[in-house]
Amino acid sequence: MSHKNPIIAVTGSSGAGTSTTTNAFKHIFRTLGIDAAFVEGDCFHRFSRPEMDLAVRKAREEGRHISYFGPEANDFAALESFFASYAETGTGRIRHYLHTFDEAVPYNQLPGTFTPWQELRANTDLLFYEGLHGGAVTEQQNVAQHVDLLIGMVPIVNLEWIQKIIRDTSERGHSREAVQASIVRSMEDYFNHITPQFSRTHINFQRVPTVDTSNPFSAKDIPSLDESFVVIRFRGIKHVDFPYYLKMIDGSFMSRVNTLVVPGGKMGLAMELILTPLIEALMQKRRNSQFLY
Ligand SMILES: Nc1ncnc2c1ncn2[C@@H]1O[C@H](COP(=O)(O)OP(=O)(O)OP(=O)(O)O)[C@@H](O)[C@H]1O
Ligand SMILES: O=C(CO)[C@H](O)[C@H](O)COP(=O)(O)O
Repeated sequence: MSHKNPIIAVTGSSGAGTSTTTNAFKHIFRTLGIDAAFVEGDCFHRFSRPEMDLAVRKAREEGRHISYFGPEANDFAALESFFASYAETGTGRIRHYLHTFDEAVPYNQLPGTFTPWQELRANTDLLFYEGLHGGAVTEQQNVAQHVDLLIGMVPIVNLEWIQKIIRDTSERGHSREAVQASIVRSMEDYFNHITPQFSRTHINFQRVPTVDTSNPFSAKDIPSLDESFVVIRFRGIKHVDFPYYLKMIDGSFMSRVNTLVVPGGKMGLAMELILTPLIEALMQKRRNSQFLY
């Protein structure tokens, strides 16, 4: 953790909605006049799409599975040292993984490839990471230790699968069978490297649909925000102003002493009300630390 160069990470599985919720953060940064550097976790994948296809086939022949959730397909050491570098110096190197033709065409590249590594812009106020492993910890690496504010984005698993299947088939050119196979293949890494992160987060936002999602593999559309509640769980944050949130967010209630539930349509408002003061506090610590150095 660094008061000088704070890091905010939104962590979640593929299709959880980390990219979608980045917009809420962008809005808060704009309101507070914060110049944030953005990094997508996918840039720390080890393989391009053709290389990953090959690695998956090879692992299968050896009777193993590899998936985007685990350390074989992602360079946790590079992610950890990137966070350490940003925390220490406010700099580091990033690249982009280009998922779709729309993303790839401006770079004159193919989908499923990486852009070249490039230096982050200098003099940003904070780093905002969005991806799979912002709270990862293994025997060798500890990514989570560098993060000042760690947010989990966690739909219940049926909804997560619906979001992934519909997004990957409609936007990323994968077949339904291929997405289902990748969900199955990822399960062990999901248990070992994705879910444990949500016990290290400061806040989890868990979307729970109020429509039937019992067969996610036959779903035709993603339940909307108005067809959901969001369960918001706080950990290790002092002085959470629950009475204020309950007053400001129509239809909200508390289900446990550390858990607020809001109607799905109020998720954006809830994120702004909850996260704005926490981000302001990070900025205040940054200003204080600048006097010390
Ligand atoms: N709150 C939401 N309400 C409705 N749809 C949502 C919501 N959050 C995400 N989605 C939809 O779910 C799909 C996956 O979301 P998104 O692309 O943000 O996931 P992600 O976590 O960034 O995935 P990846 O890490 O694979 O890029 C998208 O189609 C998105 O529109
Ligand atoms: O979302 C993912 C991980 O977060 C993708 O599965 C990963 O980035 C690979 O992408 P693609 O399947 O488009 O090659």
